[in-house]
Amino acid sequence: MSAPTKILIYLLRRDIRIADNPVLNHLVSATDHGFTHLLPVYVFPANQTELSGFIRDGGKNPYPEARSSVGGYWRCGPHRAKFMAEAVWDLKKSLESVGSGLVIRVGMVADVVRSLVEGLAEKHQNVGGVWMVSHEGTEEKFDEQAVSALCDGKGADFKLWVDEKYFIDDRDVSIDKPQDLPDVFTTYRKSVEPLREKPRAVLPRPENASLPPILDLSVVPPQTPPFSIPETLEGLVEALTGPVKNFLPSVPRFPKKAESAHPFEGGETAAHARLSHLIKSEGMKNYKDTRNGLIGTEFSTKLSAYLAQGCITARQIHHALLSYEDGTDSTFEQAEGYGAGQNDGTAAIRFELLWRDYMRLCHQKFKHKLFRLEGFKDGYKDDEKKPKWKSAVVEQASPDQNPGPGEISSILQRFMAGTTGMGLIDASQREMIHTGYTSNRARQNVASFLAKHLGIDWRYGAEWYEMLLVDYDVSSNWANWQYVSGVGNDPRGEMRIFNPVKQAFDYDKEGRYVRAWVPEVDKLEKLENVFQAWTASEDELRAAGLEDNIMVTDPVKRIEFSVDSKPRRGGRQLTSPSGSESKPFEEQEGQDRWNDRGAQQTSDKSQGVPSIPPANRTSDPFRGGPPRGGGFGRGGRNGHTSSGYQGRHQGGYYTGPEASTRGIGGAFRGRYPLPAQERHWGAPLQHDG
Ligand SMILES: Cc1cc2nc3c(=O)[nH]c(=O)nc-3n(C[C@H](O)[C@H](O)[C@H](O)COP(=O)(O)OP(=O)(O)OC[C@H]3O[C@@H](n4cnc5c(N)ncnc54)[C@H](O)[C@@H]3O)c2cc1C
Repeated sequence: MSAPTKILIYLLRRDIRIADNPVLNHLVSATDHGFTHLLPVYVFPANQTELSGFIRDGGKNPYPEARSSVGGYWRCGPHRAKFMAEAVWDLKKSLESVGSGLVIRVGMVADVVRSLVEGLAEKHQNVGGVWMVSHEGTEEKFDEQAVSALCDGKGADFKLWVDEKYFIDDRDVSIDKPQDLPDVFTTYRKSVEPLREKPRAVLPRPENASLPPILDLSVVPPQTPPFSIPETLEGLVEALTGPVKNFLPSVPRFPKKAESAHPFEGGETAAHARLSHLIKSEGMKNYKDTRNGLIGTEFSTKLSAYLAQGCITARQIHHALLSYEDGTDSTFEQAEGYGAGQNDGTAAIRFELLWRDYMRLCHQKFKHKLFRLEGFKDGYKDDEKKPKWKSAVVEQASPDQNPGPGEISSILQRFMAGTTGMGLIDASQREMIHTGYTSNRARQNVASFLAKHLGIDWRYGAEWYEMLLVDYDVSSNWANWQYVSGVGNDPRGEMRIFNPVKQAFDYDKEGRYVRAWVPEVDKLEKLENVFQAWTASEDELRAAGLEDNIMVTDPVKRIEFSVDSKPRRGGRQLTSPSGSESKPFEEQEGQDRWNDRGAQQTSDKSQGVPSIPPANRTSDPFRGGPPRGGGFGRGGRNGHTSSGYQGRHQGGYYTGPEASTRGIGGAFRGRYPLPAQERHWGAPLQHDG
């Protein structure tokens, strides 16, 4: 009879790497862990990734569709799904290269663990422990509790490891508990400087055959039906992306002049190749000067998606920078600044990585409040000041909401599809549709536009980003949306508004970015017209074939903007829903959050005119008219039967049928049980990491 097994299941989540991995490192270095075998498992979770593409032979999906709570969008769109498939496949190859392996499964995490533990027991294989790395996402916490309870019932040890993919390790931060986190980033930053001295050492990659042996995969229970796991990367990509590809009624063609700023593959291998390239090409050294760019692969690091999935850790980035700064890695010796210590670029990268840490610490501090419409704030002293967000859902809209939910639904469709008529916003939204990426500069403008110019429930935007971003990360996404929407940790809150026209003049100086992603406006000569097509003369519009384009005939927002001190007044004034002419809407320049970076401030300057927070607007930016229908199809909970796109798109952008299956404001909340403390404000929102 063979010796009894004591198997360790290591559930990987957002730690998709083998180097600098505390769990694997412990298994290599500890002599007393007592496990006879290791079974690394990665689960594509049913609540965060749509699993219908894994179903074979007409089976029925036992899980609800993986859709968001407010807008009913897919939780994980095609870009991140592909990136994750590549990352997981790379992990599998890496584990195999050191004599181990990876089992890929789909389902709710605890369901998968149960099926493995029980199936192995039937084959007289004993699971002695289940380990995973902790994560602050509400859903991840729920998974941790469910797996822990399951282990209790099965007599297996459960262990949660510290998530070590951050810049400063949780055990070394300047605060004792999350509640002590300062509400202003600068205060926190000062408490942990100098940043270059803070990160812990990285952990080595396991050597070949140094891990406990992998369990004979023939005894591992197969994937529970009706799902089956593809045997190739291509199959995995197709299973994950197939069901979520058509997230718009008609996904537009990739514009001829545009190119992806994020053509990168997922995975630990690709992450390190990118890091090495950034140092060798001096991208890191020049980072401070280029990070506000909009076009191409080189304007910022593009390491965010790797960091989000844990393909690379922040401290690995820091240590690679150290080896370049200290001149200890000859592969970097050709790069300018080699051996010359920290420079402006490398210091700025560390600064950004600390922002990422801070957003996560905010998540630890504020927990479910990250997903609340009113944000981190606990109650407003003066009810008058409480922003009245506009909603596409009848039940959530205030009775006097103007425009009504139907019109907001229409505006949301155009915001998401990039046909608002505001060039910078439309370019960014279309870039994200096509590539899963858009720059930080563009993200700030997009979020500010939705929340502060349009006054629409910012969570629609956050969920849209969740679906489309290749680098979606629960803390970074939701905390940044709150920050820009004025309900998070921005000390200037509602007062900071980005003027997307001025921002376009400042950061898209020749209009290349907007022209590339919004090809309809390419023929317009003047930049002011490219950035807001409605400002062009009738002759210019006719020559460009734009006279009937909805971005011209019905822009969702018009911003008066002066070029060379000459006020630009549109032929069309804003018209309130009642039909009265509105006053020009004064904008305060959107200084970005880096204003509170002390010595590292950027040169953004306020135009010094007062902003108008959503609640206090006197001039409504929307045009009137009856509701034009609901969301992408069903209209969700907004009481409308949608006819999809009803605007005119003669600009040639949308050509396909006007139908889809889901509505903005769809009722997809409350699908999975939550820990009691998370059931907080009526219908809880559940979000992942
Ligand atoms: C509305 C909005 C939503 C966002 N959603 C996400 C998200 O889901 N995931 C995400 O990783 N970032 C998010 N960001 C932050 C930032 O835009 C991206 O991290 C950055 O654009 C990614 O590109 P990069 O890797 O080239 O960044 P770089 O400029 O090269 O920065 C280096 C790294 O620092 C971190 N970082 C930089 N800026 C921020 C920031 N503001 N907050 C947190 N971390 C930061 C990222 O990990 C990034 O990879 C969001 C920002 C806004 C305004």
